[in-house]
Amino acid sequence: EKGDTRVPPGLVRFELLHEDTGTKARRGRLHTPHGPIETPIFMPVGTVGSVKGVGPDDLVNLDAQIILGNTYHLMLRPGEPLIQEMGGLHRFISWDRPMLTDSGGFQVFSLSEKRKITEEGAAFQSHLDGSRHSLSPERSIAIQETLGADVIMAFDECPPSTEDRPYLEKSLARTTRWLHRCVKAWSRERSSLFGIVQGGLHEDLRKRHAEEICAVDLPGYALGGYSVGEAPEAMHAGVAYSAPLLPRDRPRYLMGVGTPLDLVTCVEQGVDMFDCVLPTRCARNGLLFTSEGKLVIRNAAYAKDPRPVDPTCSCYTCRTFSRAYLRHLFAAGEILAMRLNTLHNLHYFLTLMADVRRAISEDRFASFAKDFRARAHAQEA
Ligand SMILES: CO[C@@H]1O[C@H](CNc2nc3cc4c(=O)[nH]c(N)nc4cc3[nH]2)[C@@H](O)[C@H]1O
Ligand SMILES: [Zn+2]
Repeated sequence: EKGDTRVPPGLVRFELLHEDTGTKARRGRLHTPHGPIETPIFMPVGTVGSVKGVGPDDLVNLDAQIILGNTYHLMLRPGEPLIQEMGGLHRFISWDRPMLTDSGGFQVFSLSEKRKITEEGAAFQSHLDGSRHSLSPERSIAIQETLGADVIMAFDECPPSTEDRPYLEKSLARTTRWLHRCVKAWSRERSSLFGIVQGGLHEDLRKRHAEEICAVDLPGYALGGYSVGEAPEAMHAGVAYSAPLLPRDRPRYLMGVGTPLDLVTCVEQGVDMFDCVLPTRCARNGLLFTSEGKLVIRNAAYAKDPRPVDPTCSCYTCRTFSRAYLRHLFAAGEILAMRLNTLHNLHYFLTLMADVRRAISEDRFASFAKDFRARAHAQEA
């Protein structure tokens, strides 16, 4: 039995501002207790309570509106009891804008050792020290509400993409049962629970699971099970089919996605929210995103290059430093290289989404997406 699932006031509320004419893109505003989020939005990932290499002041300067935290990482270190004692996650990390936490299921399977999944939940050993832990729908919701994120995610299983259909069908049914347990455990006080739809690349399973998950009235819904190694075209086709299955008047969140081309393409399919480690992780590996394509800063060609990473970019890194200097820092393993590269890549992703929002508002997103895709393909060629 599902119990009362009406979304009480005071939680996040999605305002659909404009629907594009030529595509399924939407412009929206997600009202949260920590302020509004303009959608479509890219959310920087702050796995253990920090977006690696930059501080909350940098994120505010970059106009990041919401960042992500991870239940799996934070429960292992420093542990949610300590964060609770320090006043909750926002206070602990000095971030007073919106936050979203993932529920831990995905990370259990992508990071921990010796994990075992049962109807109850997941038992696993920490990738840090091998200590034993467990997560269940109830425990994941309790931890996330203790952390105090504005948006919390249902505890789901993201089935390995190598699993066969029978396994997938059993997993979907269990994830649906787990969602009902999450709803029961959810206090509906400060955090808003989003459901997660699975189904791999099978359209019939996506449709069935979307019906089951969206039968529960929630403030928002996510597409899980993508960006797990499938080909980009397969992910784009899957999202094109699955995104419109989610309610029109609720935010649609595509988890773990993606490249700049993924973002533009999936906005076109009707997705409103994205998160990905790409800009921050690539920055630390010296891979920089520019309007002319990707730039590998350690390339010898840049040894005496006085130009900024991207002459069209207005970020601090591009306004202040040359490619030659950034290459030197990276080669020397300087900590400053991490910071400057991350500032630039986050600026690129966040500015791209600001351009996307403007194009939708001005009803020219179809041509924006077409031009962006043409340029991206020309650069890949
Ligand atoms: C391919 O890059 C790797 O993969 C991650 C991005 N891809 C991704 N797919 C996800 C799916 C889910 C899901 O189904 N459920 C829940 N709860 N969270 C999820 C989080 C996800 N993140 C990066 O972290 C990177 O390591
Ligand atoms: Zn820049």
